[in-house]
Amino acid sequence: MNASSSPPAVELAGITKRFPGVVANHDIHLSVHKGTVHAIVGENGAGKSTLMKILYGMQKPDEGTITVDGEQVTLHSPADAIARGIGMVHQHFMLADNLTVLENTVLGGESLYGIGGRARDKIREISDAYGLGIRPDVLVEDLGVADRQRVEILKVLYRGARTLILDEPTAVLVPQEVDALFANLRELKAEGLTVIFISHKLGEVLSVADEITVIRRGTTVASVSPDEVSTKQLAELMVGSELPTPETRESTVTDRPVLSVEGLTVHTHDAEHGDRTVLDDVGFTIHAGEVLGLAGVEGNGQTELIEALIGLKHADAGTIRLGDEEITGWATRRRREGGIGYIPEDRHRHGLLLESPLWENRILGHVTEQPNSRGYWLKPKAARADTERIVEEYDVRTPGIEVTAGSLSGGNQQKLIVGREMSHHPRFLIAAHPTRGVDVGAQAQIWDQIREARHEGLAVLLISADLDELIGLSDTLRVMYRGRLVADADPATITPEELGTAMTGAASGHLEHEEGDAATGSDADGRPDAASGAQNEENEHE
Ligand SMILES: Nc1ncnc2c1ncn2[C@@H]1O[C@H](COP(=O)(O)OP(=O)(O)OP(=O)(O)O)[C@@H](O)[C@H]1O
Repeated sequence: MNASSSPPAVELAGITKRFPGVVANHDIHLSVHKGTVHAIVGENGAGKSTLMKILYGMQKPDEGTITVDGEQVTLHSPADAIARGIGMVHQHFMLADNLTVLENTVLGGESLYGIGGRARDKIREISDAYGLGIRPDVLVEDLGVADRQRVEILKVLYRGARTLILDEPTAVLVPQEVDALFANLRELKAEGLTVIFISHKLGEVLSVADEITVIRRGTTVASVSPDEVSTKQLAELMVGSELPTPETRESTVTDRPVLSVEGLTVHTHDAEHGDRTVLDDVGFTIHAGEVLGLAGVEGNGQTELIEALIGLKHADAGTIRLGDEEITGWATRRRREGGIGYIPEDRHRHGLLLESPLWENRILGHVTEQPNSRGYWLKPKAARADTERIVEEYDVRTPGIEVTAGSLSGGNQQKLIVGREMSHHPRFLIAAHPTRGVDVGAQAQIWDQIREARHEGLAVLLISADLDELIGLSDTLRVMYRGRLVADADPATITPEELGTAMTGAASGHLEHEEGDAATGSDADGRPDAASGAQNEENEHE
């Protein structure tokens, strides 16, 4: 499969990149063979994104060379990289919802006028060649997450990419969608294309990669083939030491309600869709010591539920109670002060001030609850000291607390937010994708922190696209579909595949684990499985 006689698709030699106080990449060597899937793994802050940004022309290396198809190149911009056949699919999709696939694909490239027919044919051709199943004239807003990702891949292929860089492509996909994506990657490979992908999900890496490069603290420490290593060995190569064994599950659920929601209904109105009910008669209770996990394909009301709970969205009907108090009409600040912690879905928009130093981010959203605070006066000294503590305790990799939050790697930004929210010992924690982009070691640590806080009575609403996390951390599981809670499941018995199927609206009521096979079915009113791009590909996972 390795086209060993031809030059590597991409070769990086002696790449070094420094930022103030940090050597993000130090003498990195990476050779990616044509027609292979090459995974890059490493702890948060190891330097993976920096390396990929260098390869995509977004950043200039201080030292080192880049060779593409045997020719040494200098990449000044992504346009240069694209001209050399290197494309990148970012983790956050960059699609205009109100435009069609065709319009999104040609956007920023050639003019739409006069080439519509040609572009349309080319999209169909690419889609057929790689089994993407994307039609040119559908609106992006009508597509589920997995299809949007395929549109991003298609866009990159349309621009002539022969090497595709995918940044954590499976973070937002349910298991069936991951299988479908991997089938697409295999098609690309079969056609001689090359895929480089960054991932923290080591099981997936082993199932799809031909070669794996491990980066630790800015340097390449190993290049291994998947049949040489287990996920545990891979994690240990990343970390450089043995991993701790995770805490075993132990129920801490009490009968003391902390958060009670009844009949919660939220309508939205916008010019495009008119009136819509985005949360429909939602009710649940979370007790002290309980983690309630909410499964759902993105866009089924989870965001609106979080916003209604934290006070960013007005409830049109229903009540929210925190302990003995009804908080439905309370402003966000009052809810925060009342003991609600919030790990937001979008850490850049709602979690951090990217231009501000870490210690200012420490008090973001908690000005009245600063360490040693009285009122609204900033207490920089106490905030700085407490930020040092969080950096230490949560292993936030940073040259110091004066650097901006925006300069931290994604996983380290997440650790800072989790540390900040847990520091206030909330009664109720809204945890949206708490370990998104976080490496395996840090994930285990965050899980332990949440489990430990449960012992002290913390109630948690956990929303996560990572079904292993939902199943592993939750005491109770509910499934959200089209703004309603449609099903519940026992995390001790349900499988990720069964949960993934229920999330597409294919099951309701109490989900029973079926021995040997994943639950299947169709929507109550016979609708096709529109929310996912799941295909019945052979499951090659272990
Ligand atoms: N623009 C920047 N300015 C300053 N420091 C930066 C910048 N970009 C990255 N760094 C630093 O370089 C190091 C490597 O970061 P990078 O984002 O490459 O890590 P990563 O391996 O992709 O991590 P993650 O898994 O968390 O995404 C980190 O210490 C980070 O703080």
